[in-house]
Amino acid sequence: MIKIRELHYHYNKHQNLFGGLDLDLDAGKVYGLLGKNGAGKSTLMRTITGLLFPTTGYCTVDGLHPGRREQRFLERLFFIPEECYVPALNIHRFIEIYAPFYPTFSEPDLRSYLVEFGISADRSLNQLSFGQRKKAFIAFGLATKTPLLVMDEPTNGLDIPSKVQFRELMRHAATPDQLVLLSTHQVRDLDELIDAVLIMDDSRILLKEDKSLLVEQDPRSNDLEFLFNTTLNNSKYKIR
Ligand SMILES: Nc1ncnc2c1ncn2[C@@H]1O[C@H](COP(=O)(O)OP(=O)(O)OP(=O)(O)O)[C@@H](O)[C@H]1O
Repeated sequence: MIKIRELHYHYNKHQNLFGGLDLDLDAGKVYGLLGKNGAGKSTLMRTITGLLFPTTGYCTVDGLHPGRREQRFLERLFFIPEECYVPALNIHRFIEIYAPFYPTFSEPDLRSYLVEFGISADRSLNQLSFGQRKKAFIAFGLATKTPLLVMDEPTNGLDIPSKVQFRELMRHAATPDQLVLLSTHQVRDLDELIDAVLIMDDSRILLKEDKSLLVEQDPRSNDLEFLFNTTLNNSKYKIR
């Protein structure tokens, strides 16, 4: 579904990120993108979602170039950034305005996710706390059922019960052919959800592998913190 070839991205003349990255990500999987601060996770996600344009090389999603921001692409993507900037609208009004952009959107599902997170649709989005906004956005994003769902640090700012609810919702809400790409530093929050692991360092992919295969090779890989540290320490893994 996602195809990246020879990708370079320059924020400025001193920052040459990705070094000609090639990467393929398949539909029907939840990818966990792990990396230290500054590894390039957000830049990669912003390239995939069309918020940044490759300096050279390309990225396509189902053959569409995100940077062109065609309707066919935009209705297939929902991006939940780490910090959600929200309009001064209550959630009912937000749904009226934004749901029509997503042909696969399910309002009953959104209402049930909001109930699950304990957020009233009467509330104005800009009067919610950081974590409540995030939950409202996550609920909306899951309800869009877009083929591509990208989340930057989804559990950051969520309280402990909400993290549990998030995992539960993800288990039920993610559709079988959906590609979910999520970045996290809080691997223990998400390790049960992740089907495949992407580990980045210095804007390179050190590891891309299905978790089940990694666990088969070494049961300790079930612990993503262990896998992350091992990968960074010996960088023996190569992208396939
Ligand atoms: N707006 C910018 N201008 C210049 N350099 C930037 C900009 N944004 C990010 N960078 C640089 O690009 C590199 C990758 O940053 P990026 O935000 O993609 O990392 P990250 O893995 O998401 O980090 P974190 O885990 O801290 O969110 C870093 O070296 C960072 O300093």
